[in-house]
Amino acid sequence: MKPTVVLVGRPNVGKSTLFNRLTKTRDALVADLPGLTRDRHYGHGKSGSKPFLVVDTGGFEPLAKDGILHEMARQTEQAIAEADVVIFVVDGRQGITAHDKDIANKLRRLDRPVFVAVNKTEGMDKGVTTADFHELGLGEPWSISASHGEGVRGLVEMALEPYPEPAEDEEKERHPRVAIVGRPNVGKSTLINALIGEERVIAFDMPGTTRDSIFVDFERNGRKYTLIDTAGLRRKGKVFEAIEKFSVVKTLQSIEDANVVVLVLDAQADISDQDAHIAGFIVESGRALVVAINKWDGLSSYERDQIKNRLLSKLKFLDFARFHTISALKGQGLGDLLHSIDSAYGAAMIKMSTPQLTRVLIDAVAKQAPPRHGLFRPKPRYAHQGGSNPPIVVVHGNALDHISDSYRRYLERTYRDAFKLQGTPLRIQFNVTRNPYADEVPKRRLEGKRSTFKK
Ligand SMILES: Nc1nc2c(ncn2[C@@H]2O[C@H](COP(=O)(O)OP(=O)(O)OP(=O)(O)O)[C@@H](O)[C@H]2O)c(=O)[nH]1
Ligand SMILES: Nc1nc2c(ncn2[C@@H]2O[C@H](COP(=O)(O)OP(=O)(O)OP(=O)(O)O)[C@@H](O)[C@H]2O)c(=O)[nH]1
Repeated sequence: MKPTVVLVGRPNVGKSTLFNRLTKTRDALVADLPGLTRDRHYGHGKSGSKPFLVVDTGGFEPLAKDGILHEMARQTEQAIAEADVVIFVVDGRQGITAHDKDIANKLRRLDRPVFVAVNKTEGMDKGVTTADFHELGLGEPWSISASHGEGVRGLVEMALEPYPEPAEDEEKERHPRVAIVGRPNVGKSTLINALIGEERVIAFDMPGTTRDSIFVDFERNGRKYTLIDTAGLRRKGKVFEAIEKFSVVKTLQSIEDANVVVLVLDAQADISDQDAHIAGFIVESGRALVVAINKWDGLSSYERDQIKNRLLSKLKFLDFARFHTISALKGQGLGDLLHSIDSAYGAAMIKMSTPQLTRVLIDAVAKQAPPRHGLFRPKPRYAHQGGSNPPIVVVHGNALDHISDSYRRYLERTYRDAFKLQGTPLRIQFNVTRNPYADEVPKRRLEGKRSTFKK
């Protein structure tokens, strides 16, 4: 399971700047889709080959008893309770403040590692800037500059040192690992119970993790599935006991652990921001997806039509997935749902050979060549598969950094149709290593133009 790094600190010390720096590599991979809601407080980072989750907290007011500040503090406490590592950001230019000391008092009582990041120290003497902050009693302070990227990599490497490199377990299992996610009260537990019912075979703690992530195997119609039971992902802290029933971190972790995610929506309630945020997390993760519109029982056909239209228009960015209407309570629609889980899993794990991918590419280019960009004419030549879950198609050729977004989408659609990839996102990457000959043509053309000016 991915470790979770939580950023805390008083306002204006640079938490958002640090968050952006930690998460930006992953961000670049995900296209902005119309309607997609991004939650800027949760993100994915990578340190070497180790992936991690980052949570930015709004602010920390340990003394506020009510109002918005209290609410923010409550959310921060929740995030800290779920943290594996806390990074406490302070302002190296301003020096230590009373507020910093309050936060430190609280953090010192935590039963997990806390790193003090002394920010905004670019161009300053490291020894001098950090000296002050030893007083916080949280170990050796780290001097960083979030905006210049100084010291950040080392800090994160240090913070994640106890966590193992991710295991290559892709090939081991031949059946889908499924996460059932959704906001509170949509019917997740009811669905889980309907699926595993009496067939609850084994529940075990995954070895090597500090948390109890519960994986439950079950069989339906002769097919095996492993369900990630998010209720098992709850953990108590010594200081911050109050863990909410719904947790974004828990949701993110179960999405990451899954091959296929079932997003459960409540047909009898409107789509909320929370639904849209969860949907956004799934798209960013690249996991395969099946949407289950639950509580379909007891609705008139007029209501059903209305709901379907509304959902489809609000969740357009999920159009790569199949939508199912179900009733978890009455056990209706579950067979079809499982069927879509199987096919989404198959699509996510597909193996596409280089000749197959290249043939599709060449046909696509013959039908519609990428538009010229200024002096550059992008020329895709061949493609290979760069990964699974989500499938990644890596396209090679010349001047591919000049391919437009709409042409990328054209290729995506073409590959999706050719390989019948329903239920999984598909990523197209362009290999942009420079070919020395690729620049030759534009250069000569430039010279040609210059000579006409001379006349
Ligand atoms: N000089 C310098 N300025 C920085 C650095 N990191 C952040 N800042 C600036 O500090 C200010 C606050 O940064 P934010 O990232 O918004 O701080 P925050 O802690 O998220 O603030 P809140 O959202 O209020 O909690 C901005 O003006 C940043 O440009 C840094 O490494 N060096
Ligand atoms: N009418 C109807 N009610 C349902 C259906 N599925 C669940 N419910 C009801 O919705 C309520 C919430 O169901 P839960 O399964 O506890 O929902 P949950 O998503 O697990 O909720 P949290 O544990 O709060 O995250 C319960 O009262 C269920 O009986 C359904 O298909 N139809």
